[in-house]
Amino acid sequence: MEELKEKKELIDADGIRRALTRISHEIIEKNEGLEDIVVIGIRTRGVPLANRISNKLADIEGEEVLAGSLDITLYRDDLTTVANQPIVHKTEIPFDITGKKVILVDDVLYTGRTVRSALDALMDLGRPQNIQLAILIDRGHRELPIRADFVGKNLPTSHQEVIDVNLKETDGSDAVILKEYCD
Ligand SMILES: O=P(O)(O)OC[C@H]1O[C@H](OP(=O)(O)OP(=O)(O)O)[C@H](O)[C@@H]1O
Ligand SMILES: O=c1cc[nH]c(=O)[nH]1
Repeated sequence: MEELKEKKELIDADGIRRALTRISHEIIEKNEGLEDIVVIGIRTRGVPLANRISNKLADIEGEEVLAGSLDITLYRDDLTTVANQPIVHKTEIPFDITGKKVILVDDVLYTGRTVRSALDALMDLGRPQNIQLAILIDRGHRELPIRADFVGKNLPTSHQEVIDVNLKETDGSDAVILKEYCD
């Protein structure tokens, strides 16, 4: 039977902090400020990352940035195979995204299917001016024509490997761990 084994820690807490700081500066630079910017995280770990980025943006520019969270469960392309009764968490976006520049945030970009679902979910909520994608780790292997606008780190991986992002808010501490399926 295949077992998922930890290989090594690739990024520590300081590395994650620095990557998010750089992404925040890049967001401000690309958008020439924060006008109309809102930040929305994909559950699960995109949400704390979106909150951290919105706080950093606010610290850097001295203005409040709205943040929300998106649950994509009902938009998954494998919904019929995941469970008879999928667990649907809450989408909490207490503002109108129409006309906004949405920074969509997630921890890992792999096939691109989660982001595809998130784009559908967002479009059902309003008509943003644009959507920009911020990802902590891009591990490659895209199955859809999706790319990130802001990337913390590109980590080329094999299909047998798994990238586990641990965050204080969800896992007790910050780290990016490489794991591998072994026989
Ligand atoms: O590009 P993809 O192939 O879609 O993979 C990336 C997604 O996979 C993980 O989520 P997961 O489905 O494990 O849910 P979780 O975040 O709630 O753990 C990760 O957090 C990304 O959202
Ligand atoms: O390696 C992977 C692939 C998808 N999602 C993750 O969180 N890690």
